[in-house]
Amino acid sequence: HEFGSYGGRYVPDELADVLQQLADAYDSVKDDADFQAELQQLQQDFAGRPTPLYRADRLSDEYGATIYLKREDLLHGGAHKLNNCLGQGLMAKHAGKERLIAETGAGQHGTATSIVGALMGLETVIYQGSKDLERQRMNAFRMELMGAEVSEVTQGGEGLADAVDVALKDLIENIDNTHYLVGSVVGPDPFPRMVRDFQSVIGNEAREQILEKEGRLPDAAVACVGGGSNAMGLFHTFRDDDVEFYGAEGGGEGSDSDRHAAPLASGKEDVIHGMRTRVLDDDVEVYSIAAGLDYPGVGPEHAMFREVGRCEYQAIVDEEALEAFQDLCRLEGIIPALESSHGVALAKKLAADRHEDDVIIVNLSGRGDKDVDKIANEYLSM
Ligand SMILES: CC/C=C(/N=C/c1c(COP(=O)(O)O)cnc(C)c1O)C(=O)O
Repeated sequence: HEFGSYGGRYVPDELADVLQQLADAYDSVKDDADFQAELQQLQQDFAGRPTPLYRADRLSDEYGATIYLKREDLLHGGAHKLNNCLGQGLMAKHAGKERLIAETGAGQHGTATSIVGALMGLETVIYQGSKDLERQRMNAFRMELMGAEVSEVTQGGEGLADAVDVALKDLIENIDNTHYLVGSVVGPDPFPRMVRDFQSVIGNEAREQILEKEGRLPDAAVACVGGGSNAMGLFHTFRDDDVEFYGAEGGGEGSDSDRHAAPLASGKEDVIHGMRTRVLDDDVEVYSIAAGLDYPGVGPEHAMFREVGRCEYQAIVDEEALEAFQDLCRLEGIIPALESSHGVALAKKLAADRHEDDVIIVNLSGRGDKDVDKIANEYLSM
């Protein structure tokens, strides 16, 4: 396995061949100058890269450290998800696939997959649990406006994990003309390493930007962790440097409660969705206020980072995320996604114990447009 005892490819025989083909294709595009040039042109002219690395002065004064936000909320579509979708979409197109399928929870990955489907002329079907379809309704409209079919998943817990199960079944049935565009650093090999690499544009830019602005590397890098792709995208470039990593999981009602989504802070080792990784304990119901964190597993590379102590993972509960959400709105005029708010909340906790000149980069993985209706009506009773 690439990630110690984690990762691997635990799939039925029908998928083994297509995954090996995908791994071979990925290994060749990694060094294909034409592919990389085509991807970079889309990143710049279509997605709007590079995204800013913004020094949040009022947030820094309030929190007590020097906080930079990596602005993936400004990427086309409103979240980091498009970085991965452009890469996998190009691969699917070059492989002659006619159809894209994907899972979605927050609807950001579904939106990004739909954007790429429209851009590249590929039929697109997005699987989304009923619960998430309801709480991220705006994104369902965006997907349909771009020509995608949003297929409601009513089995199991009607959540993200159930959407993955249905998407995997679709892939097996439509293996010849369909690419399953996995939305995070999860699933069987090659997805965890391929998605990490497509997201590593985030960290590569942040490294250049922080050296230009501060003349040195950051003391810490912080990101929320659902499947773990925006975090690995920021961390990867710094993995051999003296930069501390912190991952904020969806703590839901508390990692010691029976309703959370923090398998790294409080879980066990198991196989799920084709990968050996960490999952929630059996008596825990998967839950987070943030639909994009509401997943019972996590990327295998994070399970390894936790095991070797390369990253510290903390469960951020709903209330902490809502506090940070409001801080950013009022101190910086930036409305973050509920998922990203977990990363800001973790930075708040870290900054309180650090020197004001300590430099912390927080990955602002997405914008909160999808969440404002529910937050205003249900959580803040505005
Ligand atoms: C692939 C399922 C996850 C979704 N979103 C996850 C998400 C996440 C968590 O996903 P990762 O970066 O992969 O941990 C963070 N920030 C935003 C804005 C997100 O939307 C989605 O369906 O949109």
